[in-house]
Amino acid sequence: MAAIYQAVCRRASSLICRFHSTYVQKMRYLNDLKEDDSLCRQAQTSGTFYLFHNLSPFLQEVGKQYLVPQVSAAEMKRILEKFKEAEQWIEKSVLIGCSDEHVPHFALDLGALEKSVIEAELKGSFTDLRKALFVVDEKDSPLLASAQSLLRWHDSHQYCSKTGQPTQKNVAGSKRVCHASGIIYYPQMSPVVITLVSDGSRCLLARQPSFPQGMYSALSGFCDMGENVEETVRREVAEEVGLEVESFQYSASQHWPFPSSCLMIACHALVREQQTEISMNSLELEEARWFDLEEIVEGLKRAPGSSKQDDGRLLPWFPPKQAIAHQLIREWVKQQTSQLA
Ligand SMILES: NC(=O)c1ccc[n+]([C@@H]2O[C@H](COP(=O)([O-])OP(=O)(O)OC[C@H]3O[C@@H](n4cnc5c(N)ncnc54)[C@H](O)[C@@H]3O)[C@@H](O)[C@H]2O)c1
Ligand SMILES: [Mg+2]
Repeated sequence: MAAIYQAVCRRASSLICRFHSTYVQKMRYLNDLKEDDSLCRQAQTSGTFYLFHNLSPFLQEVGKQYLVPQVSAAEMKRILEKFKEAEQWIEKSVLIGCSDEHVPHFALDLGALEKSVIEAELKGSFTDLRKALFVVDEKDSPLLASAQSLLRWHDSHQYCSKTGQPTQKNVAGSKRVCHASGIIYYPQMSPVVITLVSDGSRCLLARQPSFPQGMYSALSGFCDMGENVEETVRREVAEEVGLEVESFQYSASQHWPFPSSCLMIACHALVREQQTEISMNSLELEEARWFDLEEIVEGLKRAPGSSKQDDGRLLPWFPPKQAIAHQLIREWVKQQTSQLA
């Protein structure tokens, strides 16, 4: 009876969908897959799979390009048959999206299986995400980042933090349930504010000790419990460089997978021209200073770690375009140059 009801509902929703855009239909389909375990299990048999090994995505190097292959369900089955308990592996996959034609995409971490066997079968290699994000096509980076974050979340939420009992994932991997307590766990992201501070004609960039040599970025900080974005911007700027934000403007946001899933909320902030003396918090930063427009424009032209100064130190360079810090810096340059024009 339940199956007939579900079939009728699906038919009704597909009729309604004829009047919706491709995007709306896709989102409705993905939501159905998250809510309906049997529909999602069926989708796994016709979907495509992005593979990971201990959270490193599988890439293929073709000429100078790095491709992110989608492995078909049939190919997946063939590879898994080389190992024991093939069926159980597919169960571990998580839904990460679908094509316009509703071919579902899954991510699957094969961390416990022999890496070299899979690499040889599929002619590629599992590559650290910190490298992978910056060498693949721009459209693939967000997908790899969110897939890895979801896999990481499942890996670290195997047990209920209240009862200590194992949690079970739903088929799509959009939640985990502790059947002992009834608690449902949903994948989490930590909100982080990233702020490009300006005094009107200069912008402030800083270095954390962990940054690669020569790289400077905008100020960043995790939101504290209960804070809104504006409060985090004001607190982080005060904490890290001792300045008071006078006004701020939201720019854009980005999911960032390091160290684990963050929602980066990017803002421009203005401090008073008369109050620009930096008092750096040396527990968090190793350097913070003002950059003028010319220095920023020159820095944007440099490849990471490419040019040395006379004293042997690297000339400043900025995060690559995949990082939202880059976008903030470019926006600031645009705004400054339009003011000068
Ligand atoms: N995509 C980008 O352009 C970009 C640029 C800069 C920073 N980031 C990311 O922003 C994140 C936060 O920046 P930050 O390091 O300056 O933050 P931060 O200034 O808040 O300092 C980090 C410290 O905050 C504490 N903390 C508080 N809540 C935390 C949480 N939920 N998770 C982990 N630590 C927490 C820890 O003690 C940690 O050492 C970094 O992980 C970094 O990868 C991204
Ligand atoms: Mg910080």
